[in-house]
Amino acid sequence: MSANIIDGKAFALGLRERIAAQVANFVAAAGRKPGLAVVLVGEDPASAVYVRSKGKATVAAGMASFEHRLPADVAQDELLALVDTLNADPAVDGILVQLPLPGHLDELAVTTRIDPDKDVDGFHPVNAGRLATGLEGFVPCTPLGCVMLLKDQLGDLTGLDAVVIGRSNIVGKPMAQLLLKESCTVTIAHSRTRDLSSVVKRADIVVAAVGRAEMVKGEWIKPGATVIDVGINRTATGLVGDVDFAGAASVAGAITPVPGGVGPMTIAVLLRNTLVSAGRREGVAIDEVAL
Ligand SMILES: Nc1nc(=O)c2c([nH]1)NC[C@@H]1CN(c3ccc(C(=O)N[C@@H](CCC(=O)O)C(=O)O)cc3)C=[N+]21
Repeated sequence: MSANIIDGKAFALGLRERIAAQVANFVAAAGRKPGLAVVLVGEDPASAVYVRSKGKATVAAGMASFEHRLPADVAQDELLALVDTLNADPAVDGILVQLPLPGHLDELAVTTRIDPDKDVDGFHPVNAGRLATGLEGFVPCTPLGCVMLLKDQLGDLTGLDAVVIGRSNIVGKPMAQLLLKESCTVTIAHSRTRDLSSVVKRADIVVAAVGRAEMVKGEWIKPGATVIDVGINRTATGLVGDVDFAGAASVAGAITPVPGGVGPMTIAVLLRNTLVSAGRREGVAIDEVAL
């Protein structure tokens, strides 16, 4: 058996086209573009690449992109003051502070300073609480993109056994909440899980978000399962995910590649969240079902 390779790049491009169409409607109704502000602290080359591609995708969708670059040694107060300015700016619908921040800065203090209603990353504890309790808010981009790929692949997810490997606040925990909302039976596995291979073997859906290159082996996968690989690990041989792709692809029903799987979805969903924010702030209806 050979798995269907889930083309996240193509799906993300389609989503970006649907977003662009609704951005045009928003501009006609509100008389301004949706605006996304991205803050980059320091000069980490990988972060700079992500920030550049976010800015390009934002403009390509017809939105306004505001980039703010601060030196690596910026004081915490100065960064918080910039967040305050963006919170108060009516042209800004979404604020993203690129993580990780340099060690002297308090990520939680920065994340919680962002207005929850402009928090298009969905990292604010208010948005985590809204997701957990079923209230309207913002959902982190990567897990939401994963669910979109899963529903496109499988249709209704009701009753499926889903195993999420990883318990981070930005992927593992919100991923589990979203799968629960889709009526999956959800298990969260992590570094202290006993007999991980047996836990994974039960799963119809495996989401790997551990940050360890190729740690999920092909023999762990139930034949026909759907495998979503959130990992992006830079190795000597290039970019690899958290899943042994060749091994897993020989048993899975479907699998996301790295690159070209989950990564492009993260940026597309960021644009989606920014459009949704703009619609809420201006009272302009956004057809979220069509996105
Ligand atoms: N506040 C905040 N929000 C984020 O969403 C956020 C962040 N900080 N810090 C860094 C991570 C990482 N991230 C990615 C986005 C796109 C790709 C992506 O498009 N990847 C492509 C290309 C990969 C490559 O060639 O490097 C792919 O997987 O095909 C990957 C990773 C967003 N992040």
